[in-house]
Amino acid sequence: MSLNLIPGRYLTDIETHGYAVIENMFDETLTNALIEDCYCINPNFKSAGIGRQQDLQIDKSIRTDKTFWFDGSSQAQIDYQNALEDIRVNLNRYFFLGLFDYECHYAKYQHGDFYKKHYDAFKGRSNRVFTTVFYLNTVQSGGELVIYKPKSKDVEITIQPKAGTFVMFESERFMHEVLPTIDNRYSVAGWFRKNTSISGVIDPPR
Ligand SMILES: O=C(O)CCC(=O)C(=O)O
Ligand SMILES: [Fe+2]
Repeated sequence: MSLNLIPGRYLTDIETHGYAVIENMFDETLTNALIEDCYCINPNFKSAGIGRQQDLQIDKSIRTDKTFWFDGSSQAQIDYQNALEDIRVNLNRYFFLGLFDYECHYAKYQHGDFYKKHYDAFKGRSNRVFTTVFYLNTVQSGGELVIYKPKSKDVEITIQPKAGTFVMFESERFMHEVLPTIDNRYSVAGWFRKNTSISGVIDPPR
């Protein structure tokens, strides 16, 4: 799987701004295969939770999207994870970060769905270092991702989901939200993680 991007642009954007927005990140065939995969597993999308594992709670006042965690059950999922593995290696080479893992899920937002302002990670309480979002379809209106300036209520950037656009940002640094959706909106949300073993227990996936 070849990365269709200006060499290193996402790395320099991350270094300079803490985030990157790259259009047409991967081959169109991968984007198409991922959205086909979403249609196939449609009945298996579940209401998204907040928190992890035993702390997982479903709170529809915060988010109403539905998700499906990658389980390697399709070639599209495997190809996407391989592409993100290349990015993980590049991030480690460039930033000396020791990212050891990437976890991701499909997300489906239907008419009226939203995800209120939140951080994906809190200092010392999470091992998520970078958030990624890859958009699988283009929406005409609604469902924008709004990223706020660090420690501020001002908007840094508003992103209209477009098939093939890849967004990446520092998970602890940027509060963000998904505005109420009008058109159906499909994406892959994922996180590069570092290993933060708590009380000697290696942090489990998800
Ligand atoms: O879909 C997006 O644009 C962002 C989703 C998000 O913030 C999340 O899943 O944590
Ligand atoms: Fe998020």
